[in-house]
Formats: sequence, C-alpha cells, structure tokens
Amino acid sequence: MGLFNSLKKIFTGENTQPAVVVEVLQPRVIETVVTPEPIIVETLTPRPGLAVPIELPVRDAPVTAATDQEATNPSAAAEVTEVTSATNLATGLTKTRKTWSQRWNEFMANFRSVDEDFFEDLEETLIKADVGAETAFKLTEELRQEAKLENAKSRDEVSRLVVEKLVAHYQTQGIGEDASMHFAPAGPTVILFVGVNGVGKTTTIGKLAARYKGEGKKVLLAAADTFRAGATQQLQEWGKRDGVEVIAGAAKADPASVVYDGVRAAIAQQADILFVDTAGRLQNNVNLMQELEKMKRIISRELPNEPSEVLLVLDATTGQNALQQAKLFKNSTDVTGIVLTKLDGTAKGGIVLPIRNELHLPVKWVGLGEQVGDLQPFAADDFAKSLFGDLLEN
Ligand SMILES: Nc1nc2c(ncn2[C@@H]2O[C@H](COP(=O)(O)OP(=O)(O)OP(=O)(O)O)[C@@H](O)[C@H]2O)c(=O)[nH]1
Repeated sequence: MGLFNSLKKIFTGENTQPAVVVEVLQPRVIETVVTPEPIIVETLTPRPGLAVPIELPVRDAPVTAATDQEATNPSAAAEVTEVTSATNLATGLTKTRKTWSQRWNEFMANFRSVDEDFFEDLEETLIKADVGAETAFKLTEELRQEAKLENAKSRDEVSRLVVEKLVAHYQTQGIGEDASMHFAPAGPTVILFVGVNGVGKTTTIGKLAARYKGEGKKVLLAAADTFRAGATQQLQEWGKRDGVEVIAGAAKADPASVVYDGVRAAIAQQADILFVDTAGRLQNNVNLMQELEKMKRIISRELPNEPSEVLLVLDATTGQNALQQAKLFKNSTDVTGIVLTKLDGTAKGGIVLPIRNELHLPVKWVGLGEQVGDLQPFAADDFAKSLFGDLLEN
C-alpha cells in the first residue's frame, strides 16, 4: 500500500488495521527539552488467511504473450483457453532423438567385434545418453547375455539387439505404476505442484487448467507462492488466459492460509479441481518442506476423503540433476507423480528411464514447449517410438 493510500485510510477512518504507537527514544547527547510527539505508524502486516482479490496489470505474459486486445478485453483473453498448436511428442523430442541417433551411429561406426570392449563402450554411451548409471549397467548386463544367446556377431545384428532392448525398456519399465490422475467422484480434487525454482510449475498449471477446463471440469487455481514477488501475478495471468479464477493471498501471507482459502472456495463453488502453485523450494530446506507438510495437512483436514496429488515438476534440461532432485523430494514428501518439462529444449529426454526405473515414480505429464497446448500425458510406448524412431527405421 502506498504512503498516500495509507494516510488517506487513516484520515478517512477506513483503516481497519490495528495501529501501533511507537515511542521515539532520544539519545542522551541531545540537550533540547522539547519532548517529541509520539509517531503513529500504521501496521502493514497482512492478515494471514485472508484471500484478497488482486487487480493485476497485464504484462510480461510468461508463455503465450497476451495481445493488446487481450490486455484490455479479458473476454478476448479467455478465448485463448482453447488448447491450440500442441507440439506432439515426436516434434518435442526432436533434439533428444537426433542426439541419440548421432551418438549411436558414432558408436557403431567404431564397431569391431562383440567383445568386452564393446560392452564397456556401450555402457559409457548409455550413461552419456542419460539413462542413468544403474540402468546402463543393468541394460549392458542383459545385452551381454542376449548377444551370447542369439549369437549376434555382425554390426547390424548387435545394433538391432541393443535398439530393441532400449525400446522395450522405455516401453515396459513403469508398468504397474499408476500414471493416471486421480479425481474424486464428487467434490474437489486438490493437486499440489512442487519443485525447485523455475522448473515450470506455474506454466504446467496454466496448461493443465486449460486442458481440464476444456474437458468441462470446473477448475480453480490457488497462488500459494506468496514468497516470490511476481509469482501470484504470473498465475493470475494464466488464470485470465484460461478463464479460471485464482485464489490469492496478500504478499508474504502464510501459503497454508492461501491453500485453506482455495480449498474452501473449491468446496463452496463445487469445483472439480484445485491446482495449487507453491514456491520453488529445495528439498533440503527444512522450513520450506515443513511448510509443504502444513499445506498437505490442511488439504487432508478439509477434504479427508478425497484423493489429492502432489506432482513434482522436474526440468528435463537439467538431466541427472533432475534425477537427484526427484530422489530427495521423494524421500521427504509423498510425491504421487512427475511432470517432466522442457523436453523440447533438451537432448536429455533419456532421463525418463531412470526416473521410472530407479525411483519408481510415474511420469504423468511431459512438457514440450511454452504454449498452452504443449503438454502431453506420458505414454511409454509413444515415448519410446518417438525417441528411437530414427534408429528403428535404420
Ligand atoms: N521450452 C519450454 N519451456 C517451458 C516449459 N515449461 C515451462 N517453461 C518455461 O520455463 C520458465 C519457468 O517456468 P515457470 O512456470 O515460471 O516455473 P516455476 O517452477 O513456476 O518457477 P518459480 O515460480 O520460480 O518456482 C518459463 O519461461 C516457462 O515458459 C516447457 O515444457 N518447455
């Protein structure tokens, strides 16, 4: 609140905040006998738990930039809800696929014979392709046995064997894990998004809100990242674009209070889904992890019988680092699924395998770009085909 508004509220008696009287202490060296008047300072502490409507200027739209028309005409922005120009998996995975092919062709160009050197080099190539050390070791071991069994000796035979094995691993690992989203038959389902800074939590919420709204569900968003200046505004912009309401708190309000307001609003409005955007947090920050637990307690207290999800958002461009984050988050909170973002901007798409193979966490969604339609439900079979398409054709 600006100084002018603060003074105006004091003079017009609108101020509902309690006033604090601050006594100004005088240093001893001052010899004047004039006793200073006490200064009345308005307390600016926000009341936690109070959801306040926030009027936001439209600026710096994070993803599909709003046009001038949208900025002045909210209904024009709402029309953009329609999920258009979706990047498909094959296009989104272009970089990963090309890098895989290139590495594989380079590797096979040096092929001499199926011996121990070959398997050692293969293991190294797989590690470089982000399948994870544990998985690379396991795959190589299996291939050693299969090459023997099938008596594969020529370059083509071995290449086919390895590629088929890789495809099978990408297709089958994770079976038995539940990659679907769980919704309450009646009443709201709360979906909490967690992850480190900048991984794409807000963007994913914006994309999912549009998708589910398009399917006829009533969606609400809660801006529980009250920590980063601009985070609420970013979600508000998505809310405007998607035509869904955003429940927000005052700056620095307790995030749990925003979650509470969001859940109450979702119940009152008979919403189907409440997406909760949380502040970027490191899994080893004890305070922030406790804050997360508090949010979860509120959700299960207010909606004890409804399913809720905690989706961990990981940035695929960070490769092995993303895997590390997932391990640590999994140890400190109940993650129900993974959203792997920015697959379009990386050659590290192979990371899907160790996430499922070593962590046994289902990848539920993959982010393939910044546009509203650039999000796909993860399907192992399609993923494997998109990833190894070039190699399968050879
Ligand atoms: N290329 C690409 N960019 C993405 C994708 N998802 C998100 N981004 C971009 O990544 C940047 C960060 O996204 P945000 O949604 O703000 O990330 P966040 O996790 O909410 O960030 P914090 O609020 O700081 O924790 C933005 O520029 C997004 O447009 C994706 O799938 N592909």
